Amino acid sequence: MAVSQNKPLPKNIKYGIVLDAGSSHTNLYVYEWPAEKENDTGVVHQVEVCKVEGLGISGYSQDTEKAGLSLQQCMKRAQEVVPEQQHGETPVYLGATAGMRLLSLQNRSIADRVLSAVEKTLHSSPFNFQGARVISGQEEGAYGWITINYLLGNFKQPGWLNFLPHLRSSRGTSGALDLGGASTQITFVPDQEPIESQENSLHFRLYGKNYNVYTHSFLCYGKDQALRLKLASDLQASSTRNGSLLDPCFHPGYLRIMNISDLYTNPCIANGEQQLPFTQLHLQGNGDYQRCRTTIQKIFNTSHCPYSSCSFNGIFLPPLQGEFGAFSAFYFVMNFLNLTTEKNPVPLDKVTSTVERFCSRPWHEVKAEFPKIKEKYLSEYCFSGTYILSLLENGYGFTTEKWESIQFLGKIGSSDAGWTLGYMLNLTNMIPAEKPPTRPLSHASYVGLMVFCSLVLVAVLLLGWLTFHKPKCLQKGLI
Ligand SMILES: Nc1ccn([C@@H]2O[C@H](COP(=O)(O)OP(=O)(O)OP(=O)(O)O)[C@@H](O)[C@H]2O)c(=O)n1
Ligand SMILES: [Ca+2]
Repeated sequence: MAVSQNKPLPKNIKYGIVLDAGSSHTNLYVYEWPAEKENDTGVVHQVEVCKVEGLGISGYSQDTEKAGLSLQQCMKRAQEVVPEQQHGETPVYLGATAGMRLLSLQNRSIADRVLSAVEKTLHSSPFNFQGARVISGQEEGAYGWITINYLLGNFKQPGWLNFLPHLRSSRGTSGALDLGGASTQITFVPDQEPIESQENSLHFRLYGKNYNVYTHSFLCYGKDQALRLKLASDLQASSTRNGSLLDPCFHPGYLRIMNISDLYTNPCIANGEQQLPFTQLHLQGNGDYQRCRTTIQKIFNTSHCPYSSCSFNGIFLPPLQGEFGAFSAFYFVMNFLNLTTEKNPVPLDKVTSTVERFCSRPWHEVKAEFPKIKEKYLSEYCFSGTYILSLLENGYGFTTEKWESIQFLGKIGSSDAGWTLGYMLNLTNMIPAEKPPTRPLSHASYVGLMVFCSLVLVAVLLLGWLTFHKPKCLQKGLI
């Protein structure tokens, strides 16, 4: 057999693929890690993100086959990123979130058809397809929390801490705040124990440590659905006869026409379609932050709480604790408003005044300044900024002081903050319950420490000797 020379040894790298089928769009992520370090913490990182063109998969309820076809381009991209000889061993997972949760509630069989269509595409790829499913809000919260703490290195115990067992558990974790189009999640380790409601309580054992985690996912409180909730509530409160509505959450001069039937076609709007004398809604912006905040406030029901403390809608929320990482739309919006670049965190009063100023700007001026930003995104940053402030301040109780503990983050290193990495780490068993056995110190560190201790000892002895047996030449100055 001929031996081929000059060929570099193949790197021992493994790959994994996760598709995040969100309500507004789908992203495909490719992760890689060194095969021999699989169980270490912080070794998996993102090498590719591919944004699927078109709608989120739940948006193809009228033509379910298209949900599958829409993924083809990004699956091709993944085949270029992962070396061909490893395609067969590379797992692919698809997790769908709140858009599909809503579609399942609305029409189970259509939701199943959408999932079958995406399964068909993923099965026909050369990768090792592991399944496509709708993940629960609890899972979404939990995996987002695992992702950011894994990437921030919070599960890692520095080697030298092993000498000091009482310090080993002192390292904190960071809470996770995720804002999507259709749902929003809050997840953190509270001080208060036990967690008062079962459905908000998670228990993990990771790298030899126990974590009691609080999580809640608010379906319908992602930014797109929250806007619908607000519009439905505005409509109910108004006496418009022709469907014209002044909206303080849009810029002055902005006009949007919506079909009433589109507004009422999902389970978020509880009352269903009312008998309205018009079929279209004409929204006219007037860019008034304070009024916008007041109208948003109405979608948070704080009238009842069956626990010691609540966020809103009677949902348990323990006192906020520790640092928080806020990602996805929390980040997109704050980043657009330039509130993540300078000293982060930006104080709450500055965030408020920035949103207030932005909302009051005429639409034609905003459009001229940001011609490259999609109109759908751009027109909603005023609403979204105000919604984020309402949700965090009034919904969760982030006061001026607590606001400083929120870090808005898009990426950590090369990896996007989101639930996908945590999902893959869990499904590939890459997070061990127990700490992998490691030597407390490497040989080099051990030798270094010994040399350092010896030097300190010599210095102490020398000092002692000099103090008690001072040579005559040095005693002179003392007389
Ligand atoms: N540069 C961007 C990108 C997205 N968005 C908006 O941010 C929201 C949330 O986006 P994302 O976090 O991607 O939500 P999904 O994952 O699609 O929704 P969900 O998690 O609820 O299923 C959407 O309204 C989207 O229009 C934005 O304003 N600016
Ligand atoms: Ca999402």
